[in-house]
Amino acid sequence: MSPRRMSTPLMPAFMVSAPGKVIVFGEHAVVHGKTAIAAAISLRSYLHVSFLSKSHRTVSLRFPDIELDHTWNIDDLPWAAFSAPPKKRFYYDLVTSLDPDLVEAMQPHVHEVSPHLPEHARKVHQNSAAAFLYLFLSLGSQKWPACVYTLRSTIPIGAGLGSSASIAVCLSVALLLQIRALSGPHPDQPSEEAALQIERINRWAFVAEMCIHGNPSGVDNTVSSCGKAVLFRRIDYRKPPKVTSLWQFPELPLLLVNTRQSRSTAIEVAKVAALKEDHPVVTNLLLDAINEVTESAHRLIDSPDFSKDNPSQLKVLGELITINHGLLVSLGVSHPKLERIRALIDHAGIGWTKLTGAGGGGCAMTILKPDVRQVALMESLERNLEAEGFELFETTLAGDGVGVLWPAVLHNHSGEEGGEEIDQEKFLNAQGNDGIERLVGVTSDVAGPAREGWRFWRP
Ligand SMILES: Nc1ncnc2c1ncn2[C@@H]1O[C@H](COP(=O)(O)OP(=O)(O)OP(=O)(O)O)[C@@H](O)[C@H]1O
Ligand SMILES: C[C@@](O)(CCO)CC(=O)[O-]
Repeated sequence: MSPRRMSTPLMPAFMVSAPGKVIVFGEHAVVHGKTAIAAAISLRSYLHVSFLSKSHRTVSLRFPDIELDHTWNIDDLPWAAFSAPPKKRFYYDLVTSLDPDLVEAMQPHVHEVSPHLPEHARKVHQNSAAAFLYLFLSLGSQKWPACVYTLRSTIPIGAGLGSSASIAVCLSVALLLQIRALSGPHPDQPSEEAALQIERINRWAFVAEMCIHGNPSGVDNTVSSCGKAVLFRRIDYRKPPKVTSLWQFPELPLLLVNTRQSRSTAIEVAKVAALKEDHPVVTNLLLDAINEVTESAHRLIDSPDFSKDNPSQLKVLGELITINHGLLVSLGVSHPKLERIRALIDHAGIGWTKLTGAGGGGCAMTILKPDVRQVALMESLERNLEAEGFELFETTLAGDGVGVLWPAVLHNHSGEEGGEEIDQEKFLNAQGNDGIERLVGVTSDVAGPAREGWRFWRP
């Protein structure tokens, strides 16, 4: 197969979007080859791609959530060594590890990003820049048109809700669309073709995740690409993971509480690896136990008579959530703030709680008991949680995966003929999460149907 033709400059702006996620069962164990269940949430990242005239030779990242604004000269980037075999990578390749030579060649261009910021902020900027550059240099070429990538997200960063995976998916789909390596999405697309497109996006999103996390399992980018919920297992990192879509996943009411304690997924994953090194037998038993919890939950959800409205079945699911959290505590990835949230929620007796994602801070998720979904009790709990500085999110589980808005025009009742063109400034000026949702959100309200214009690959 030959490399794809570049898109022409000055094409209209377009947008892509991908959801965040919760890991319902199996985080950390999944890094060690065990099974996990993850579901997409309604919080999402949105990436706007706009084109500059032919006289420009630059590519810019405008990521205001992290205050990153950086421009590279396309011709200064290290194309030569990676544009021809054996180093050239194609959109259809399965890349399962980073090429150390490319990582090294990128370094000067990553290090020029925000060099004067304190270390933590610099790392956040440089991680995002590295994820972009790796994909750009792998999929693009020196003939790339000058463009600006503007990203905004409603997903809190470093909270265990897959913010990095959702931006990895956005970058992957945007670049693959630009090299015309994707067909669709269109409504009558055959299921297998849609699945193939999602897999292609997911493979490159995994590469971007590797640039941010080092050793990700791939579960976050997989559920962000596919949407809904997935059963995920990756035993051999040289092969694609085993992914089963869980269409029957129950739409349970979910309470998400953010500790606002920032942490890095890479560090939490490394903690578990160190524990396994120091205590191999015990750690493996804990990881196996988590696997058994996940498999039990899957058997329960998958059984033909399962109903989220059956209190005894919901109780079993809830107990598995509680056990999973206990095992994560034993792995050393909880945090006093997560334990405080759990204590407050347990005291109110409203549901079953576990940390979700990497832990060490981030978010706790609670599946609510059916008999206590009372407004007064919930309001008092919410007040207590907020009084201690925690942040609450209402989210809908199991929404759409990666989406495309091409061109970036929406029918927003703006009165503009043919729809409202979403330009970079409008997108940057949208106020807060609500403003982003109102301007470009994939659903007309959070739980509503997909807004006209946005298209999704739906296998
Ligand atoms: N809105 C955003 N804008 C730019 N970069 C982002 C954004 N959100 C996430 N990132 C990138 O992803 C990194 C966060 O990854 P991290 O794994 O620590 O958090 P997370 O993905 O939210 O959590 P988890 O992996 O546990 O679900 C940031 O350091 C940054 O590089
Ligand atoms: C902690 C972890 O299992 C989930 C992070 O959301 C890491 C991973 O799977 O890459």
